[in-house]
Amino acid sequence: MRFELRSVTAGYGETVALREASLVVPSGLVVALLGPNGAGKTTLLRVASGLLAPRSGQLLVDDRDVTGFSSAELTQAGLCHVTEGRSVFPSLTVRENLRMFARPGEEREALDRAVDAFPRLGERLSQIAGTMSGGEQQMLALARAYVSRASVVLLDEVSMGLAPIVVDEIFAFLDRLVADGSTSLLLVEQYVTKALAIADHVYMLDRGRIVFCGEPDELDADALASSYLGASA
Ligand SMILES: Nc1ncnc2c1ncn2[C@@H]1O[C@H](COP(=O)(O)OP(=O)(O)OP(=O)(O)O)[C@@H](O)[C@H]1O
Repeated sequence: MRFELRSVTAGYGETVALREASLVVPSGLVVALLGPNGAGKTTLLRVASGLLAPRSGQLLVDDRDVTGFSSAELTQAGLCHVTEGRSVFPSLTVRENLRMFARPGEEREALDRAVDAFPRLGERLSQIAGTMSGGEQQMLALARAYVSRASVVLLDEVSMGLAPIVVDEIFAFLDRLVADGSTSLLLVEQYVTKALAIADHVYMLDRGRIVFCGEPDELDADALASSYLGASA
């Protein structure tokens, strides 16, 4: 599934956080979205998943205009948005969460697939999700993208605040998620080097505008470093 934002402007009250931003997530590819703090990365993902209505511009799924679709309708169309906020049902068990994420009739298979991708979840199927560690909850949130067979997965800083070993597990999972070519990713990530290593295309946002679009090896290392002063790679 090809996903596109075309000349999108969006914001909050007086604040314009995104200005005529255009971005394409081609079918089966990984797109990294970079930019300094406050550049508008989260805003772009919120518009992409229907959480924030654009003031102008269009959202397209396989060239079909889906502007104005609710987040539920975009989920139905194949989008899955995973945020740093660990989007799981905290009072349900891991097993119940996975069943909720599965497509109807695929509950059993969904459980097996999730456990295969994240063995740690398999050890905790009966645990209440809200009592798991941050890393485990994030794995469960990511498993949602996998078991729901989403076509486009939007990932907002999913490795934020996690231990390095968990971050490695998450990146190994992302490799797996895109391996068969049926899923594409739009990735906002503080681990820029890791993100660029799996990205096919990269966009850079600065103060709400797309200032670079190309392949990772075309990125000017100095520009990258100066826009990410202090960020860990
Ligand atoms: N709910 C809100 N109300 C008002 N302004 C907001 C809101 N959310 C974000 N903004 C503003 O919109 C701009 C873009 O914010 P956004 O969170 O999209 O940036 P970001 O690139 O994701 O930043 P970071 O890397 O720090 O997470 C910022 O100036 C921010 O202060």
